[in-house]
Amino acid sequence: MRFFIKEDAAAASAHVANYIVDRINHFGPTPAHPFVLGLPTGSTPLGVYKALVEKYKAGEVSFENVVTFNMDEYIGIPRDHPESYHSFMWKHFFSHVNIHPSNVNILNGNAPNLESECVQYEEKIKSAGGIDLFLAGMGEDGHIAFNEPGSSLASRTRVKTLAYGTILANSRFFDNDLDKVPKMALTVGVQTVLEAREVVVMALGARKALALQRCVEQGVNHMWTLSALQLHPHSMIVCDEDATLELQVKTVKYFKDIEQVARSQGFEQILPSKIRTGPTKVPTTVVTDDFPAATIHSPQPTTSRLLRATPASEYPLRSRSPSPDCVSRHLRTSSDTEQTLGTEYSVISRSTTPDFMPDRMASRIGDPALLRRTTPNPESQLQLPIMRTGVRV
Ligand SMILES: N[C@@H]1[C@@H](O)[C@H](O)[C@@H](COP(=O)(O)O)O[C@@H]1O
Repeated sequence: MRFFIKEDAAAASAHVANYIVDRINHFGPTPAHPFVLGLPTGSTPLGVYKALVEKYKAGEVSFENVVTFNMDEYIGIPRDHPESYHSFMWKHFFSHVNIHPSNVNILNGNAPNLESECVQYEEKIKSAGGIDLFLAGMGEDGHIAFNEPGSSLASRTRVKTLAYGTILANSRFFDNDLDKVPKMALTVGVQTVLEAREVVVMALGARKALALQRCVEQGVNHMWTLSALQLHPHSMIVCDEDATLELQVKTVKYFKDIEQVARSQGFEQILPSKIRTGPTKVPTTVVTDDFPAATIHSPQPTTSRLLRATPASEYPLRSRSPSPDCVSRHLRTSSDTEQTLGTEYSVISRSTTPDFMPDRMASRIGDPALLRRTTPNPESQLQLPIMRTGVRV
């Protein structure tokens, strides 16, 4: 789990917005292979949406080939109700960027058959190729989306009754009138979120402190459903200082230290490029002396350069012609490595490591006698003469 503690909400929001822009741009989405983004509502992501809109207007990112799936929606309020999540998303984000309305997916809380709406939503996610990055907030009771305490950690998109605490918390959007707050919602399940290739969770303010503590410092528990994030291979939490109030000092220090060390070494924790890039991109390694500006995905040329040099090869094949200068020059990602998605990652032609081959030391010695077993087995041991020392030979 990557865990970034930022000074305040603005810094945390800027970090997440930069990260999302970086992810989309590295992915290089196309109509055939769009970037699939899972999105939350609530007050927490507002700063991120604002920053994303600004970045779009500044030409730093395009949502042309981005497909979105929202986490949840209330049941029983009209779609154009000012507090519906449809209204929220269009008001704060979608209507300000170049996303195609047909690429926006939000659960319909007024569907005639809510169960089949949920099943179809899961299908839609699947047919979009799965979610590349799921952004999430968290409830004060540690819920993710509307997966209230006690939700199955294997849950999928479904109808959910809201907890009293959530109804109370959300009443601030409904004139503080509990009667006006919907009591049920459609929500993606914990498992739906965990199946995203990456999950980024934000926690802002002291009212999230207890939930954050439970989810980070304690075990996976269905009473704090966000804690399931501990099971995700590529999860990230970004919070402000206030949200850390319930964490142990050593936890805060530990994660801050990691971030500081990573920065001083010139890189931030990096995702495998299999996840980082779209299927049409072919990230490979070439030798070069110039460096692009460092970003979250592009570590600086210090000790991390070799990390960058290995483009997502979980199982790289070793070269048969190692070159000694391969570690002495800068490396960057380019398009001439033999790497395709869907096939094994292949060759980094300048690897200095030898081929992996099963080996037997004895086969190197050459004396056939030594290839035979020299240590007696227990049966033959019994038949051997006993030396004076009492040791069988
Ligand atoms: N379903 C949403 C969650 O997705 C969100 O994380 C939570 C927190 O809201 P806020 O960010 O306003 O604290 O509110 C609701 O419960």
